[in-house]
Amino acid sequence: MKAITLLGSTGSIGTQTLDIVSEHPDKFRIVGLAAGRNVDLFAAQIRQFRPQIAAISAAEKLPELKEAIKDLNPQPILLAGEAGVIEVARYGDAQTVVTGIVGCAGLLPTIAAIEAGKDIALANKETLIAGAPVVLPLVKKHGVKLLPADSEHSAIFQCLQGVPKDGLRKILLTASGGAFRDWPVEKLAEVKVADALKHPNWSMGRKITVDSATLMNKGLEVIEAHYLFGVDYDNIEIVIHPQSIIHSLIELQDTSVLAQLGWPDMRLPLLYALSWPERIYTNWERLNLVKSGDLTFREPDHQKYPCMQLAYAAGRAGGSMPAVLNAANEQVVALFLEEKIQFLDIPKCIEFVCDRHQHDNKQNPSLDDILAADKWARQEVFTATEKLATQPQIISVG
Ligand SMILES: NC(=O)c1ccc[n+]([C@@H]2O[C@H](COP(=O)([O-])OP(=O)(O)OC[C@H]3O[C@@H](n4cnc5c(N)ncnc54)[C@H](OP(=O)(O)O)[C@@H]3O)[C@@H](O)[C@H]2O)c1
Ligand SMILES: C[C@](O)(CO)[C@H](O)COP(=O)(O)O
Ligand SMILES: [Mn+2]
Repeated sequence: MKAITLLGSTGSIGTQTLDIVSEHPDKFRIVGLAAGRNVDLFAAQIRQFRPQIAAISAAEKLPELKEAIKDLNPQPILLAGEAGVIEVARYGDAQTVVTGIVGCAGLLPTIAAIEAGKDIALANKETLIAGAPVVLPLVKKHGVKLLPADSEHSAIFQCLQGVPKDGLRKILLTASGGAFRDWPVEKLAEVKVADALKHPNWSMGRKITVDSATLMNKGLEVIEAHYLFGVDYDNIEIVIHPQSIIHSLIELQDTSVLAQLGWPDMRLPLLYALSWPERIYTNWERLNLVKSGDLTFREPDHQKYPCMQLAYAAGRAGGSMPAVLNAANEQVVALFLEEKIQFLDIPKCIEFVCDRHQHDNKQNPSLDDILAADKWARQEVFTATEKLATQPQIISVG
């Protein structure tokens, strides 16, 4: 039985992971849980899965959480704040930590888990995009596994099983095209938050759903693939595949192409990150290619979606630039979700911030360098929004 700690248990990734644990109580058990601020759901999860340790990031919610589970016996170790989440990440005999926290908030807990010798089922892509210069050496030093849970990177990982190291030529990342894939570009000026949250194929958290709509999610995934699989940016391509049935493909040196297919259901990549190298029987709906209909493909539109090229440029720049891109994106998406900026301002602000980091980009950054770059980028977004308000021509993307 595999012992698991789950970070971000109350979110989309977290609840789907707990669905898997519920379905396979003979295969998985929960050691620790961590959440942000959803006390009611978190209390219910603690009651159901009885972790040894639990932490809620929002410290002010701890009294409410204690009250909600005061009848449990035995009581879990209950902690709060970022330090509490980090303690959960490193705690006990968990073999695998599932990283379902959204954003770079997942970086320090993930590092703690790695340093405690735990394998990582990586859903939180921001951790790797921002922190790879520190995370990857730690993974190697501590001899832990970094198992992709993101659907595309799971597909690539699945296709790579049995492929010799020098056998891989290209990675083909599929993209649904997001909420506006069928909107004319001139209509993007009218986008509302509710429009951006209507993903055509997947049900996910708010931030990643907006990232799918800007195609920044795919840009981030290009960087994620580079770090996970060591492939040059010139050999990572994006293809729009509206049906999200093919979850990505690899092209081999002999031109053979391998793909992984399935319904758009995150439980499958999550399950494989937990069961690898084994395969576990499920009674989930099997793929029916006749029922799934036509599988179509088209080129990505880089004029309509500049975020992809911003991500390629940041990835190629390396150093602390991916951390700056990621933090700027997290900040502008938060402002967009608060209706403080427009959808089309998102790439403009990100480009402004990345341009301002070029001369300060630190190669081989330390953890402190990455955290400083993250903090600086979030602040610099506000400089960008001020420029947008007063001198919109200053910022032009594409
Ligand atoms: N959703 C997907 O299908 C999917 C697919 C691939 C990759 N991912 C990646 O997985 C990660 C999570 O995505 P999601 O869609 O599950 O997001 P989500 O639904 O917004 O859930 C985020 C989770 O993180 C928790 N959280 C937020 N800030 C925290 C903090 N400072 N400390 C501890 N916990 C915190 C939230 O807690 P509360 O809700 O209690 O506040 C929630 O449990 C992201 O990095 C995303 O890119 C998601
Ligand atoms: C589910 C998913 O893996 C989240 O990263 C997928 O990538 C989302 O779809 P899209 O292709 O980015 O729109
Ligand atoms: Mn993905």
